[in-house]
Parts: sequence; C-alpha cells; structure tokens
Amino acid sequence: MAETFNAFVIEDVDGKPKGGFKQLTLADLPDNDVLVEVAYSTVNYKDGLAVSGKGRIARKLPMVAGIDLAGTVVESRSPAWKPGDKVVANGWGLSETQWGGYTRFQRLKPEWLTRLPDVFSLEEAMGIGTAGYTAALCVDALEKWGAVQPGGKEVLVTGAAGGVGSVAVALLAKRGYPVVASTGRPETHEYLRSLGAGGFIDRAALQEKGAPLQKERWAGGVDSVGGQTLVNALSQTVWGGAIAACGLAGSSDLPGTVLPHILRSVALLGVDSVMAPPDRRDAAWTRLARDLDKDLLKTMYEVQPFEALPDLASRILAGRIRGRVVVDVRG
Ligand SMILES: CCC(=O)SCCNC(=O)CCNC(=O)[C@H](O)C(C)(C)COP(=O)(O)OP(=O)(O)OC[C@H]1O[C@@H](n2cnc3c(N)ncnc32)[C@H](O)[C@@H]1OP(=O)(O)O
Ligand SMILES: NC(=O)c1ccc[n+]([C@@H]2O[C@H](COP(=O)([O-])OP(=O)(O)OC[C@H]3O[C@@H](n4cnc5c(N)ncnc54)[C@H](O)[C@@H]3O)[C@@H](O)[C@H]2O)c1
Repeated sequence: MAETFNAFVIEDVDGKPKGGFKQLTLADLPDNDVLVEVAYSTVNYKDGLAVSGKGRIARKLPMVAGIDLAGTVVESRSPAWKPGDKVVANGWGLSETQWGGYTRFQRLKPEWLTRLPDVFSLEEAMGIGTAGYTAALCVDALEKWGAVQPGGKEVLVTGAAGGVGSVAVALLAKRGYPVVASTGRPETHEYLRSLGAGGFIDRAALQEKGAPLQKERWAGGVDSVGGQTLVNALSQTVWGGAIAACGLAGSSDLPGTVLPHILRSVALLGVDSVMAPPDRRDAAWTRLARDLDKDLLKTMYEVQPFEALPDLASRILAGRIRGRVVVDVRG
C-alpha cells in the first residue's frame, strides 16, 4: 500500500474554502470501520459546486471532496464487509460533513456502502454514479405514484443531456414510457434519441414565465433544473400526474402557484439521494441493473484522469458536459 496518496482537499484559506490536490497518509483518514481502496469517483453537478468553491457544499473543513466512489474493501472492523468486497458509496454527507471519494483510500462507515451489483464493473458503477442512481430514484418515485404508464402520455426529462437526465431518459424509455427530452443543445439530439428519447422540447420554451395552468401534456417528469422550468413542467402536467424534482442546475427558486396541485392533483415529488435509506438505494440499483443497457451506458460517460478534476468542475457548472464523467483516482 502506498505510504502517501493523492486526494483533492478543500481547506480554509484566509476564511474562504479553497480546493487543491494534497498528499495524504492512511493516518490522516477518519476513524471509520471500513478502509476502501478507491478506483473511481465522478463529477456530479454538486462536485462542480464543491471543487470550484461556488456552492456551499463542504460544511466542515478540511474536506476531501467527491460525493461518490467505487472501490474495493481493504480492511474492515465490521462483519458486514470483508477484504475484496466491491462497493459503491453515494451521498451520506460525503463532501459535506464526511470525507469523500476524491482520494486513493477512504475510511467509511459500513452502512454507507452498497454492494456493487454483479452486472457492473467499478468503472460502470461510477459511469452511473450519484446522478444515475438519483435518476433511478426519480423513476421509482414516478412509478410508485402511479403517474406513468407504458405507451401512455409523454414523460418530460429536463436537463436531459446531463448526468441525471441521460440516465433518466434511458430508464424511462426502457420501461416503454414515451420520453420527451428538454435540452438547449440540439447537437445532443442524436445522442438522446439513441438513449430512447422520442421527442424534444427546447429548454428555452420551458424557461418563459407562463400561466399557472397550461395545456395538459406530461404524465410525469424528471426535473434536474428547478426554477421556472420546474414550475412550467408542473403547470403542463395532466390531472393526477407527478414531477420528480431532484435538481437546481437552473435555479433553486420555485416561482409558481399551488394551482396545479389543488386543481389537477399534480404532485411534486422531492427526491434526495444523499440520505435515502438502504431499501430505496437497493431498489434503485436493482432497477439500474435490470433496465440500463450496458452498451448504452458506455456511450453515456467518459473516463478522465484525476488531475483534470478542476477543469471538469468548471465544465459541468457551465453545462458543457454531455452525460457523465468518471474520474480515475488511481492516475
Ligand atoms: C447530490 C445532491 C445534490 O446535488 S443537491 C444540490 C447541491 N446542493 C446545494 O447546492 C446546497 C448548497 N447549500 C446551501 O446553499 C445552503 O447550505 C442551504 C441549503 C441553502 C442552507 O443554508 P442556510 O439557509 O444558510 O442555513 P444553514 O446552513 O444554517 O442550514 C439550515 C438547516 O439546514 C440544514 N442543512 C444545510 N445544508 C443541508 C444539506 N445539504 N442537507 C440537509 N440539510 C442541510 C442545516 O443542518 C440546518 O439544519 P439545523 O438547523 O441544524 O437542524
Ligand atoms: N437531489 C439529489 O439527491 C440530487 C442528486 C444528483 C443530482 N442532483 C442535482 O441534479 C442536477 C443535475 O445534476 P447532474 O450531475 O446531472 O448535472 P449535469 O450538469 O450533468 O446536468 C444538468 C443539465 O442541466 C442543463 N442546464 C443547466 N442550466 C440549465 C437551465 N438554466 N435550464 C435548463 N437546463 C439547464 C445542463 O446543460 C446539463 O445538461 C443538479 O442540480 C444536481 O445538484 C440532485
């Protein structure tokens, strides 16, 4: 085992959080029960906020950033895990209050680990990452609500060419729901069509302030944008439909009215991946293992070296990443 290893650490510099690469030793890691040798982490939108210092993500400093990781158990003081087990961690406060995945080694609590489904490699698991696992939670929420039907009315996905959006399009299409993808990047249409999108709506059309009740179109939706986009999605949802809201890539505002909810029984289903309990995580990973075509998954992500992280963080915040980015922390 290497004596020192590379990690991306956010520290307090003159009262401001500042991130950079730093050499750590095992003795620097938190005293949690399971030592994991990390192979890959990823760049989610939230990581972009943390790494660039543009969002209030790290709530304790110093903080090893990275909200997810995939790796192999090296040592365990918990009977739940043994050396050699392949594991994934998503959320649980990683990069906020707990040290995260941008490191070669991390010590984690046993309950934060999910067993890697057999069908996925460590690289593929991070190709999915927190964004993809959240997309699965959103589809679970829509189905549980009874909002969507195979071959039924259209289902909207906003921020469709991003991480959550890409996986949501693929999962919804696989289940036979007619998917309409919203993006501001026409050059991604072919990619989104290959994932299963049957139609497109320009993101600008969803950003204009509209009437509180608009023509009913969507049976349901997965929204990673927030703001006026989410409000319009709700205003255009059919009686009894639902929008699963998980993101704020456009805005954290909610500048709408109660009218879609009280006159059309439209539900706003909030989805949080960070503290989702194990049964929901297991259901989401089971869905991903069952419904996410591996060949399609490979077209959704790129693998980048660790040192590219600061640049990748800027790119994701600028909306310039298509699909997902896996970070190889071994390089
Ligand atoms: C993968 C998941 C994602 O991508 S989520 C999207 C990325 N997240 C963000 O952009 C959130 C960044 N955070 C913020 O902007 C601020 O911390 C927000 C949430 C607005 C709260 O700030 P502020 O209004 O100043 O309040 P505060 O810090 O005193 O906290 C108020 C209570 O809220 C809690 N809180 C804070 N952050 C979180 C969080 N991330 N998850 C869950 N709870 C959170 C605080 O603990 C506090 O609660 P309490 O009063 O201690 O009980
Ligand atoms: N609730 C959760 O647990 C959870 C989990 C994962 C992601 N998220 C949130 O979901 C969102 C998406 O995450 P991601 O990792 O897929 O990010 P991403 O950057 O890969 O995807 C976001 C997409 O939204 C597009 N976009 C940006 N601004 C927009 C705007 N104003 N209008 C329309 N589209 C816009 C981008 O071009 C991009 O395609 C983020 O806000 C993230 O914080 C939340």
